[in-house]
Amino acid sequence: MENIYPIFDTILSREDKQKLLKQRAIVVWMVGLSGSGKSTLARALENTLHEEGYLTQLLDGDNLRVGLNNNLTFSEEDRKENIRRAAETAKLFMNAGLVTICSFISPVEKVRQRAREIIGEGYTEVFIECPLEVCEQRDVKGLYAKARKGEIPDFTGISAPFEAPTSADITVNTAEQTLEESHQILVQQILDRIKY
Ligand SMILES: Nc1ncnc2c1ncn2[C@@H]1O[C@H](COP(=O)(O)OS(=O)(=O)O)[C@@H](OP(=O)(O)O)[C@H]1O
Ligand SMILES: Nc1ncnc2c1ncn2[C@@H]1O[C@H](COP(=O)(O)OP(=O)(O)O)[C@@H](O)[C@H]1O
Repeated sequence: MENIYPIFDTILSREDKQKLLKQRAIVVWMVGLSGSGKSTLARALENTLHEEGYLTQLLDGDNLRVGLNNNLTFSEEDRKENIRRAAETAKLFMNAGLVTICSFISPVEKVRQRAREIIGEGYTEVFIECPLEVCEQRDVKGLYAKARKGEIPDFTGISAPFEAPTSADITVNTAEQTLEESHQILVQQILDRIKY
C-alpha cells in the first residue's frame, strides 16, 4: 500500500499487557452452523472466565453485523469480508491482552484459513459440531423455516455451503452433549491455554 507507514514496533507489546493482566491472550474462534450453540457457549464461556478473573471480549456475528459490518450481505464475497474484519478486530483485542471470544459461522475453510493467518499465534479454532437436522429442529430464531420457504437467500446449510472444520483445536458436539457438558469441556480447555 502506497504512502502508508504502519508502526509495528510499539513501545508496549502484547507480552507487557499479558503481564499486567496476568493472563495469556488468545482468540477463541467458534465455528458452526446457525443454531449449533456458538452464541450460547460463547456467552457462558465469557461469564465463567470473567468470574475466574480474566479480562475478555466477545465478538458475535449478529452483533458485528448491526455495527462495523452493517454494509455486508451473506454473499460469498461479503462473508469473506465479514470474517476478515472480524479477525482484524479480534487481533486488536488479543494484542491488548484480552481473551477474545469470537462467534461467527465462518462457513468455509478458505475464510477460516484467512482468519488464522490474520490472527497468527493465539488463534484457537473451536468447532461447535451439530448436524444440520438438529440445528433445523432447534430453529432458535425461526430462520431455517424461512430459508426452507425461500425467504432467506444464501442460508448456510440450506442454500449456501458449510464445510466442517478438519483442523479445529477443540471440538464439542452439542447434539450429543448437554449444554453444561460442552461448557465444561470448553472452560477446561481454554483455562489451560490462558493461565499465565
Ligand atoms: N443467509 C444467512 N445465513 C446464515 N446466517 C444468517 C443468514 N441471514 C441472517 N443470518 C443471521 O446471521 C448470523 C450469522 O452471521 P455471521 O456473521 O456469523 O455469518 S458468516 O460467518 O459471515 O457466515 C446468524 O446467527 P447465528 O444463528 O448465531 O449463527 C443468523 O442469525
Ligand atoms: N450442548 C449444547 N451447547 C450449546 N447449546 C446447546 C447445547 N444443547 C442444546 N443447546 C441449545 O441450542 C441452541 C443454540 O442456539 P445458539 O447459541 O443461538 O446457536 P448459534 O449461536 O450457533 O446460532 C440454544 O437454544 C441452546 O440452549
